Amino acid sequence: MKNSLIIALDFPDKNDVYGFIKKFNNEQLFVKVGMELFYKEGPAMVQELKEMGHDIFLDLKLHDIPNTVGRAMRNLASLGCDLVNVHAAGGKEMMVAALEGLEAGTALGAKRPKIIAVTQLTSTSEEQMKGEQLISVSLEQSVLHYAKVTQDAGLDGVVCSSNEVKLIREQLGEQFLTVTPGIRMSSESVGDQKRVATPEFARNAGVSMIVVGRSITRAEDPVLAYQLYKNAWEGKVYETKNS
Ligand SMILES: O=C(O)c1cc(=O)[nH]c(=O)n1[C@@H]1O[C@H](COP(=O)(O)O)[C@@H](O)[C@H]1O
Repeated sequence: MKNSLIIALDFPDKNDVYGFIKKFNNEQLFVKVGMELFYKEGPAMVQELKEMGHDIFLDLKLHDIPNTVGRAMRNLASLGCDLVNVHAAGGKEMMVAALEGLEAGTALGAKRPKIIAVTQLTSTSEEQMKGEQLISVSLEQSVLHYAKVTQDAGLDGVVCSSNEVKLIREQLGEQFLTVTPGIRMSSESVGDQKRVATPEFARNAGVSMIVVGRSITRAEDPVLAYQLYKNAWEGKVYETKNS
């Protein structure tokens, strides 16, 4: 699982997903099923992708009272995905309930999916965080704080931007997973993302897994785009600028 490049399957429905996946000629991928696809196709989509041999990050970002999140996680555990997530802002008690629900829902002898918490979305800038969430510390400190609460709750890691990973590594150790979206080549437009980095910057920062969406799924040649990102992530080509 570590060192993976996760492709965000942000498509409207399964026809688009299968059209996309077909281009990869049976290559085993690590894919992310998010809200757009899951709300249309439901759990069957996850099971079908799993049967095709792909690893799955089910990104539903649960954020509710502990009882609700715990019971929802129990159901998600039965889908056989590899990675799930919650919002750290839901609090330690909610995250503990999520982990307990996941453990309770994992079939005997099966591997519990890894569970990570979103700290500050990569679409959030420090200015927005201070103005809208009334958090007065720096964005990096806020992410680190959420990461500490997440680790205290017993979760496996966090979602953050590549910019905060060095600090998280230093303070929370090498085993704690860091999953980073907001990945762009320096020549690309950032779109709605605010805290972005190149694959090479992510690798040098010690990121565990990167998430890449539109740069691959909307590329003219998605397989070529995937290969370019993968090569940069694995250090086979050089993209130096952190945009
Ligand atoms: O949890 C996530 O995956 C996530 C967290 C976050 O802070 N930022 C973020 O962009 N994501 C997801 O990562 C993907 C990024 O997509 P692109 O910006 O198209 O590469 C999207 O599917 C987002 O839902």
